[in-house]
Amino acid sequence: MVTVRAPATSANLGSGFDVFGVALDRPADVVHVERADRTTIEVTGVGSQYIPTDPNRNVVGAVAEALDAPAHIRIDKGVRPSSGLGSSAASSAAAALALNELYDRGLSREELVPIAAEGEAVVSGEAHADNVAPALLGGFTVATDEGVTTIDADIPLVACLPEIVVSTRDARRVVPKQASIDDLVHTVGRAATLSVGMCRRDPRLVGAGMDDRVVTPARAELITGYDEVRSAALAAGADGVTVSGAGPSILAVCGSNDRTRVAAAMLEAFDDVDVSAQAYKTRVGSGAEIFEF
Ligand SMILES: Nc1ncnc2c1ncn2[C@@H]1O[C@H](COP(=O)(O)OP(=O)(O)OP(=O)(O)O)[C@@H](O)[C@H]1O
Ligand SMILES: N[C@@H](CCO)C(=O)O
Repeated sequence: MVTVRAPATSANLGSGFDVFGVALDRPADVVHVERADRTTIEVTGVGSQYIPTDPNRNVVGAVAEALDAPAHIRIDKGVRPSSGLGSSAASSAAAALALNELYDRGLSREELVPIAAEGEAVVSGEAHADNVAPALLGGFTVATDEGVTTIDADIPLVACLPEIVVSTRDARRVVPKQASIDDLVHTVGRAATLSVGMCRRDPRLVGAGMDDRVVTPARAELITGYDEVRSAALAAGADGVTVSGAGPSILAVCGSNDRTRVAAAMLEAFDDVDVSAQAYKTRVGSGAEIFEF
């Protein structure tokens, strides 16, 4: 048996739609795999009642097929599904690394990124890699059709997860099909600022670089209380706030000592609009770990 822990991730970071991602140091999924003649799946943990065990509908089934590695796969969910925290990607990345080890396929983590992305295609219709790349490689990742670039960033974060469900498939439908040249210039400037901030480990630059006029405003409409929570986090000292992945989680970047205050302000603002929520005080973390053979 091989066991792998793969972390939650936050994709987009505002200005980097379908490109940027970060690994979070918590929460995480744990996946156990054992060789079998055909793939079977068992799911326990957070939100497991909403996750199919049919290999054609669970992301890990697609990963096992892509690696030609049938197995009994047991997933212990720590990342709630449809959270905007890369729940499906955590399972996909963990399964890819575990099955690669179990069957001794010898693929590098970089080579496993497109394989894990096959799992994402099962849930959202597209094999985007912006969650699976950081889940496998850790740090801040830039995923393009040329491959993935990684920066070992260390930035404090708060991820606030409300009890609202937003599926990635639905959230992709509201993304505008076109943007103006002014918005393009704005986005390039912010994305470049964010990347420099990650390299310098500077939360203020990262926060300034999160601002996005194109995708985030459309996605924010799907999250009850988004404007109130964002304003509360900024007032409590956050350097930047945006939708995490496809939502409904909201991600704030701040100084290490501000995380408790920012988390409390975000929870209170959700509470004011009658939405229950939980907050993870986290930071940019490592990629998936194999911790048992
Ligand atoms: N192993 C799995 N883990 C989580 N969700 C899964 C898994 N397999 C299939 N799914 C399905 O995928 C959907 C959740 O994926 P979705 O991409 O919407 O959420 P997410 O991964 O939390 O979001 P995001 O990619 O925005 O961070 C749910 O419908 C769930 O049933
Ligand atoms: N980039 C993806 C991440 C969610 O899987 C999106 O925002 O739709």
